[in-house]
Amino acid sequence: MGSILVFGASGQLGQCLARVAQDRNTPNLVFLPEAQANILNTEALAALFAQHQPSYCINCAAYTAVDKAEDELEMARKINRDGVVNLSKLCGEHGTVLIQISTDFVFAGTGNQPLVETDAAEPISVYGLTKLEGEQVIADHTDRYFILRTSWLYSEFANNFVKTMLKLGREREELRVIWDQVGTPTYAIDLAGCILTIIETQNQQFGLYHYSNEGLTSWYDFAVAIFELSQTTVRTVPIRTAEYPTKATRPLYSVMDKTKAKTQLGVAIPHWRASLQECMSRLD
Ligand SMILES: NC(=O)C1=CN([C@@H]2O[C@H](COP(=O)(O)OP(=O)(O)OC[C@H]3O[C@@H](n4cnc5c(N)ncnc54)[C@H](OP(=O)(O)O)[C@@H]3O)[C@@H](O)[C@H]2O)C=CC1
Ligand SMILES: Cc1cn([C@H]2C[C@H](O)[C@@H](COP(=O)(O)OP(=O)(O)O[C@H]3O[C@@H](C)C(=O)[C@@H](O)[C@H]3O)O2)c(=O)[nH]c1=O
Repeated sequence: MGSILVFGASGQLGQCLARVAQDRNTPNLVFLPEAQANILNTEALAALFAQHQPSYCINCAAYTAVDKAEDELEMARKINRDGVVNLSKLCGEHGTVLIQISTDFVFAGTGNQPLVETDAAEPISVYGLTKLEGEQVIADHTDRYFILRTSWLYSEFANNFVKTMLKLGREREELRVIWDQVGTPTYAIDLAGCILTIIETQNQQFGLYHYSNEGLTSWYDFAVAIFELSQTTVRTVPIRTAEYPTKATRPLYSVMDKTKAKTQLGVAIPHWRASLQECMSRLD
């Protein structure tokens, strides 16, 4: 197999990929942080593809500041849509398989049934909209792609809800956390494992997939589980979305059905609580 280019390598998922690849002895990964490979710099990207002739391109680069994006549509769109155009074009030209990561925030979240890949995506935030646009541009340039929609990513790396809760739990006596937004946390290490499985098995069942951990929860219940596992004593108060105003509107229900990933990608998916426990043991 040729090389595997990883864009956005210094972000959360990029770092998880590095750890899992090391654990599994996966060869040929080339980790490219933004400073080395900006996905908006078409000349630099073309040179990288010419140099490496990659078999796979994993795009972990994204604009992920959900609230900030409401004021920065142009920048979010550049990174989340135009950056994906740049990578898809080169993948098409070089016969490279593109693995793009997307989000549950492409959904409006007004339903109450687990979402499947064919359900209508109707984003309610700038971040969700630009990530959906990024999904939609790919097929214009290549048909050899996987889009993995995931949700509520956390890990021992970079910034995420688990690390924020642990920090605030140490600093404050009371935390107010939303309980009417329901979804599924995903340990980014598990997602990294899924990505490497696609590559190792040379899976050719291209297309759109949902991937999160199993089960569902609210941000409040997730916070309570984090505090239980870390034995943090902090009063945790369930509040409704309206009591926690944010710039961006978030989906109220974004639980995704993973049947397609489990059957066509052949991945076993752990329950969110088991994976949270695993992550917490690594944070100690
Ligand atoms: N985090 C989450 O909860 C979820 C994330 N996702 C998706 O998963 C993927 C990975 O997310 P995650 O690792 O958590 O996000 P991070 O924000 O941790 O990582 C994104 C990385 O992309 C880099 N980046 C930004 N702009 C560019 C650019 N122009 N060229 C190259 N690199 C760039 C960032 O660099 P810098 O930090 O220097 O800006 C950062 O290192 C993304 O596609 C995201 O949309 C999906 C669902 C949930
Ligand atoms: C810090 C905090 C957050 N919250 C709420 C706000 C929000 O609804 C929820 C999560 O907040 P965060 O800002 O940590 O997470 P947020 O940036 O909304 O997370 C999203 O990120 C993008 C990138 C995705 O793709 C999504 O899948 C999702 O993971 O918790 C509280 O209720 N109380 C608190 O003290």
